[in-house]
Amino acid sequence: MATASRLDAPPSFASLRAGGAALFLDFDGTLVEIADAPDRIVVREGLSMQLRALSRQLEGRLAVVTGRAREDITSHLDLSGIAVAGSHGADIFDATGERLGEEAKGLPTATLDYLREAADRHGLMLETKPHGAALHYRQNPDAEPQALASAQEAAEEAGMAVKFGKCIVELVWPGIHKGRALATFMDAPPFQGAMPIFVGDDVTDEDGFSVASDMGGAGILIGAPRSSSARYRLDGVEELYAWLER
Ligand SMILES: O=P(O)(O)OC[C@H]1O[C@H](O[C@H]2O[C@H](CO)[C@@H](O)[C@H](O)[C@H]2O)[C@H](O)[C@@H](O)[C@@H]1O
Repeated sequence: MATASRLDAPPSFASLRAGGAALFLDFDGTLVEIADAPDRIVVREGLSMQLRALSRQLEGRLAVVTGRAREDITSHLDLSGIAVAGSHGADIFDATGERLGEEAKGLPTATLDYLREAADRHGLMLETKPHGAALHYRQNPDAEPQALASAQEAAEEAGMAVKFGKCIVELVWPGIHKGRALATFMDAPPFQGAMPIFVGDDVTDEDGFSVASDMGGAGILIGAPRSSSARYRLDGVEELYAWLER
């Protein structure tokens, strides 16, 4: 992992595009600012059209790779004609809407019941997804230890893995991560042979940064300096939009 001080500003987007880059964009904390709750985000006006224009500039080599369920992200953005991976890469679709790879399993009923009960008991918000679930503690930060312990216990029981994020802990099936989503896209046209650039803000984006780097590309961390597998950094969401214009 690079240390914070070694994260430089990325080369201009125009130069990366001219060099045949493929762009993988995270959503929360990258394309939209973090909000109090998942449904309170403010999506920039015209973002869907902007993403479609970006995709055209990149000859289709653009994908949104998010921890949100695909059904959730598409309630905020019109992603028709754009490749998307939902649920941290458990649910991958190309730009024509065709599924890539196997459909991941859903959550066992007993696990969901356990998480519901834990959310009620500790004042947490439960977000269910077709391929996992998340406990949010942004509204009740003191309950972080209970959220982590409940998720860990539920995951162990179900044979699932735990992911940590910004005031959130999530259950996913083992092997599901954003780097896997990136590699799946890179395996087929129009991504094949391109230089992958993964842009994200959170710990779950580190897998995307690492795999992008292994495949000859790089990661761009959005936000304050920290230890990261990304090679580059931009200060925040607004700086990302400014970079995309250059
Ligand atoms: O991979 P991402 O697209 O960054 O999604 C990560 C998680 O984002 C959402 O939760 C986060 O954003 C919320 C709205 O800003 C915020 O309230 C919460 O504290 C954050 O953790 C989303 O709800 C999750 O499903 C995603 O996994």
